[in-house]
Formats: sequence, structure tokens, C-alpha cells
Amino acid sequence: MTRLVIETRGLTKRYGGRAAVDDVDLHVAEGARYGFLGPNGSGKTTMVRMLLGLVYATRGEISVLGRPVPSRVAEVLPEIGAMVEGPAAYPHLSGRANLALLDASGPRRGRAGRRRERVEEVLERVGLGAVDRRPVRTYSLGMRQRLGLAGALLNRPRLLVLDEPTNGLDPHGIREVRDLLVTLNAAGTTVFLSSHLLAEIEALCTDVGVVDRGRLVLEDALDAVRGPTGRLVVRTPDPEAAARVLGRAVAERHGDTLVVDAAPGGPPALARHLVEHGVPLDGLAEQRRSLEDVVVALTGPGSDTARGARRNGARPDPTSGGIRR
Ligand SMILES: Nc1ncnc2c1ncn2[C@@H]1O[C@H](COP(=O)(O)OP(=O)(O)OP(=O)(O)O)[C@@H](O)[C@H]1O
Repeated sequence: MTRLVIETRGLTKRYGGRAAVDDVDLHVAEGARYGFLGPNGSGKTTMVRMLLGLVYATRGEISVLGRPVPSRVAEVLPEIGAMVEGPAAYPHLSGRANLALLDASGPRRGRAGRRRERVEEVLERVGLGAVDRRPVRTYSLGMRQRLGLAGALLNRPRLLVLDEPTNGLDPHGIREVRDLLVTLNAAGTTVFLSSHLLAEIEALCTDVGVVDRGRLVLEDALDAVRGPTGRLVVRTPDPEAAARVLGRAVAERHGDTLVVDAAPGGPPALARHLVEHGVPLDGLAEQRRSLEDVVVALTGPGSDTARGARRNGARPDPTSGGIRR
């Protein structure tokens, strides 16, 4: 049985009459890269803060690394690396000096030399090693974000809990953070991150939880969410000929790409049929549902989650179902 490193039951946080987090049962398996997806204001930060014992729930239970939170949160914090809502740092000190302070205030032990090594190591890991001794007030937002991530790594944590870790990063920085999280995860760290970017979760995560106005509307493995649509995607330098040969089986056409209703025999039979009729092929693949389609289907096209997902860079892709023109 898979071990859960985060589990909540009926977790609810009310501010006045309004539920910021509403009756959420969350399940984060050990070894996962879990994306908690929702638009601004859907309750992500509140959830992250409750997991870390920074905000108390109105109702419900939380277990992190097998211990109840908040009652035994002090036991688990040394095993967690966290970054919540724009990392705080002393602006007049360098990134190094900030990390050294953080390290000294943490549970880590060791001689001064070892502590210095630890700081250098995490600075290198997040790509700030070359940033010399500039004060943090001269850092860009992306650099501050990396510094926060470096702080989260000091513990060599078993679990990383990150609230919008790529906020403020340029595409290059986003890719670097993604690669870093994949590397850490491959070495055994479970990653829980919140994001309002559907494309980011699709690119990085193994599991997804979708939150809409405080409620968890979907939780599953991304592979399961992105199941086959029953159609095939054909790429060909001669789409006219392919369209003639395939006739009514063609459901959609976009440039050199055709989306075709699957026939008995699947991709091999279709490839044979096309080649026998002289249609050259560049590619043939099963079409899979996109996370965007699933989110829209669950929350409605006008929902905050669906709109936010589209606004924030989910690109139409014919290899995924639901291309819209
Ligand atoms: N301390 C607070 N007092 C009152 N309302 C709050 C408080 N913190 C959050 N809320 C409300 O709870 C809801 C969820 O906020 P939360 O910050 O958790 O969402 P979020 O998904 O993290 O959004 P964002 O990405 O904008 O931070 C919002 O309506 C917010 O206004």
C-alpha cells in the first residue's frame, strides 16, 4: 500500500461566513510530485499554511509524515522544506548571510565549516552560487524566489511544500526550478506545490488536486486524468490526400494534423491503411484528454479555475483532446 505523507479529512477553514477551504480530503503519496491547482483566491495558500501549522483549521484533521498537525507539527517541521507566499529575507543582507541565519536557527547541527558548505550547496542548486555578496534588496523577484527555495532545501527535506514556487520567474527560471524539483524528487523527496498554472502542473506533476472555490473537485494521477479520448492524431505532409482517404472519420483538421475517430485495429491498422493509399506519414499517436478539458468539464467553462487555466498559458494542442478554435 502506498504511504501517504500528507492526508487531510474534512479540512475546512472559514473566515467569517466564507469557507476558504471547504471539506477537503487530500491524499499525497510518498514519492509523488503533487500539484495543487486552482486560481487566485481558491484557497491554496490557506491550505498550505494549515499543512504547516501556520493557520488553524476550523474543522477537520491533518496528518503530515504520519503525525497530526498542528498538535505535533514541531516533530515534522525538521523534515519539511517549505516556501509560502513570497519568501521573506533581510533585504540589507546577502543571500548567503540570510541562509546562514536560517541555517543557524534551524534544527541542523554541525561545525561551522559544514554549515558553510551546506549554504554553498543549496545556493549552487538553485543557481545563485555566482551571485556573490549582493544584498537581497538588489535581487529580482525570481532571485528572491530561488533564495526561498534554497532555504527550503537546507534541511535535505523528505517533503517539500511550496506555494507557487515559480511566481515571478522567467521561462528559463521556471524550467530550472522544474528540473531541480524533478531531480530532488528522483532522489526521494516528495513534492507538494500549489500553482494557478495548469501548464506548469501538467509539465511537472505526477498527481493533481484541483481546487475550485475552496473545494477539491478532482484528485488523481495525471496519467489517469489524461486518458485516451478514443481518437487518433495523424500528422502528414499531404493532409488533402489523408482527408480524402479517411473521409468521414476525420473529426478535426488543423494544418498538417488530422484528428481521426479510432477504427478497429487502432494505430497500426490506420497507418497501414494510409500507407497503402499512398499517404505519407510524419506521425500517428493516440489523442489524450488534456488536463484543461477535464478541469473545464468539472468546473464549467466559466469557472474561475477554467478561466485562470486558459489565461495562464494552457496552449491548444491537437495531441490532447479539446482543441478549440
Ligand atoms: N486572513 C484572512 N482573513 C480573511 N480572509 C482570508 C484570509 N486569508 C485568506 N482569506 C480569503 O480566503 C480565500 C482563499 O485565499 P487564499 O489566499 O488561500 O487563496 P489562494 O488560492 O492562495 O490565492 P492566491 O494565489 O491569490 O494567494 C480568499 O477569498 C481570501 O480572501
